[in-house]
Amino acid sequence: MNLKQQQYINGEWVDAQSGKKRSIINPYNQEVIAEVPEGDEKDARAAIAAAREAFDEGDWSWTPASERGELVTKIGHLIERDQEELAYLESLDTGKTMEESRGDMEDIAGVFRYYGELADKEGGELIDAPVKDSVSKVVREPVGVCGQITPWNYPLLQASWKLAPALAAGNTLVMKPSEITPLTTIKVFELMEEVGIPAGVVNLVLGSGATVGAELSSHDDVDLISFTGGIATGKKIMQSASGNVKNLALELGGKNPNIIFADADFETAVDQALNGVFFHAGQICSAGTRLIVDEAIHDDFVHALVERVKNFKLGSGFEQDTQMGPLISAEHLAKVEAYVEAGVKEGASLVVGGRRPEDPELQQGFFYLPTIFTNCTTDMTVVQEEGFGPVITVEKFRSEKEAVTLANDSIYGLAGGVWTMDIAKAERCAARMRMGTVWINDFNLYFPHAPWGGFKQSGIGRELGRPGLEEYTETKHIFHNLKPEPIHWF
Ligand SMILES: NC(=O)c1ccc[n+]([C@@H]2O[C@H](COP(=O)([O-])OP(=O)(O)OC[C@H]3O[C@@H](n4cnc5c(N)ncnc54)[C@H](O)[C@@H]3O)[C@@H](O)[C@H]2O)c1
Ligand SMILES: C[N+](C)(C)CC=O
Repeated sequence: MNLKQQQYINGEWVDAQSGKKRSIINPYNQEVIAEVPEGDEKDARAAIAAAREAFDEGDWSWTPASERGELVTKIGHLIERDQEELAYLESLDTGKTMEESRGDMEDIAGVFRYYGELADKEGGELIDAPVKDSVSKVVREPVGVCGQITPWNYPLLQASWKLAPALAAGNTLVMKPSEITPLTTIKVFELMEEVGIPAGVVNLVLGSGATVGAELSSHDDVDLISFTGGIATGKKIMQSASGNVKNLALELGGKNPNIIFADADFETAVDQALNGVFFHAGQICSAGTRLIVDEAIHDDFVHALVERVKNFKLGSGFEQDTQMGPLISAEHLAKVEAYVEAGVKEGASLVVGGRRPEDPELQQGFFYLPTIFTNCTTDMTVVQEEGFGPVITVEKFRSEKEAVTLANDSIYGLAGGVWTMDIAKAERCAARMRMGTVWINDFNLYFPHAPWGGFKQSGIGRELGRPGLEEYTETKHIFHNLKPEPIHWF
């Protein structure tokens, strides 16, 4: 493999100080695909010190935003140049199909281009102060040293949403990718070195959440922590970040409702409902795993879903006709199995799937069949908790009000969809759905220009769009009295 299997700290490629290594496993066949350093708190502290020095003593945050933007844009160009290699590494590491990985790489290049171009467009503003002979200006400055922690399901995509705006805004950073899927993140650090990001500005530490992640989220020299992952980890990070009152951005999970009205375009809604869940085997924060279907079409809709699901082709992400790859790990497969068992125990009707496939070719991988539950109610675990696997739950509704009430009955508020030909009804529902993103007659679409993030326990803050850059800035007001005089109060 043409990849530096090392950490990147202060402009140097290094092993873990302990010398320990971790094997990276292909989820399709459990083969070892790489051996990478298993960093720990010591490596994290070295990286934080490098990022601190680069921020406090270096030129990066004082470099004109247009120059920083050019470098960020160049990273995007190199991602385009190396798209095939990056997509290969992503599919090898996560099991997703090459088609999905190629799509991710196009999105990622677009994110770097977007923030590269935005870097010098947020120069601040003059305020018309209510004070004679004064200048009052609001400027945006980098936050400082950023800790960035990413999950395994979209390794490089989630990293790009953090790296590109942090750099464009003039911060320095330490990134920790998921310990099980570090390969494309390592590659992008090679690309950042190639474009000439100065030493110490970007640092990569590999290792577990309990060691490296915990150090990043608690260390006093880290000014901001940006985390994408599960709610339980997010809550821990929030607590550790309170020590020095870090800026905090949390992108957490979802159990996302997809409302299908009887007047929706039936074929399109069926097709996109399947895509909204089974893409990447349901391992997507915004997967539309909670279908809420109009009673009038419920039975036909479920029938159409089941007929399609039966023909899904599971297999290697490198085979042309594969539609769904494996789950990420044995541990995650066991979680999905337990989740489905809970659904059965709680009385949901299992209409398809609910087990591992029997195909001999799939026995070495962490595969699980696409699964559909009907007769679901809001009190069930499978309706309330994120399963992060290829599992749909279907609930029925009788009125618009009931559909929205069901959709909002959740601790999550990441994303949701509504399908109808009635424009006013669609807008009413979208306005009442308590989620960071609502799609009307679409699902799971995201792009760099529009903010992404969650209501309720799905998170704090936004990535992408202008808000995604603002996360990485502090706002400063500078007031200049042009005619200072004594006040004679004291
Ligand atoms: N909202 C979004 O945009 C979004 C996007 C992708 C994934 N997700 C969510 O991510 C979750 C799946 O990812 P996961 O299983 O990797 O999540 P996770 O919370 O287990 O791990 C995410 C990252 O946090 C690290 N970590 C674990 N414990 C830590 C600790 N105590 N301190 C600091 N860091 C720690 C892990 O090593 C990993 O790098 C799902 O819940 C999914 O919905 C959300
Ligand atoms: C944010 N997204 C949809 C790219 C990946 C969520 O897991």
